Amino acid sequence: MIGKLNHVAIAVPDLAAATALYRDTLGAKVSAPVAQPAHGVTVVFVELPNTKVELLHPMGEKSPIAGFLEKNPSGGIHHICYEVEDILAARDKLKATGARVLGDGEPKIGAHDKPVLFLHPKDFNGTLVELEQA
Ligand SMILES: CC[C@@H](C(=O)O)C(=O)SCCNC(=O)CCNC(=O)[C@H](O)C(C)(C)COP(=O)(O)OP(=O)(O)OC[C@H]1O[C@@H](n2cnc3c(N)ncnc32)[C@H](O)[C@@H]1OP(=O)(O)O
Ligand SMILES: [Co+2]
Repeated sequence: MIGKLNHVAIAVPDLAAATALYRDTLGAKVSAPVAQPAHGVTVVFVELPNTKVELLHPMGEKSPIAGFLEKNPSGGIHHICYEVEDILAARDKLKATGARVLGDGEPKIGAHDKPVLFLHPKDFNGTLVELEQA
């Protein structure tokens, strides 16, 4: 069911510092910060030849990454995103296995203007999984 690795997301306490680290120290191509109010985060995309890294910083009072950064003040790998051909079919198949789909279970439009869903980390070996329609 899952296809390409679309991105690995890293929650960071200082977005400017993390961007400089990837751009200046690691020599990667990075985007300008992009606000994603519907997701409660600001994102910087790091473009790699075979995938992307998403640097995430909390936006607003109710950011879903606030708790994670409280527990991991230096930041850390927050989620991985796999592409799927049909996100509703993938969701329904996973729900039938007992996997918990987060939020109201309906896809939202994600950072790449495609529908995304999140799966509970406790159902996937302690890793928060994002699915993005290819
Ligand atoms: C930019 C848009 C989009 C894209 O297109 O790429 C994005 O990526 S948006 C990214 C941010 N959005 C989300 O993360 C949405 C889904 N997340 C959530 O709904 C919540 O963050 C969560 C996963 C339900 C966690 O909620 P929280 O309140 O922070 O924690 P809990 O107390 O409920 O945690 C329960 C349990 O799970 C552990 N946990 C929490 N977050 C993670 C994580 N990222 N990776 C691994 N494990 C995680 C947490 O430690 C708790 O464990 P125990 O302490 O053992 O109970
Ligand atoms: Co993501």
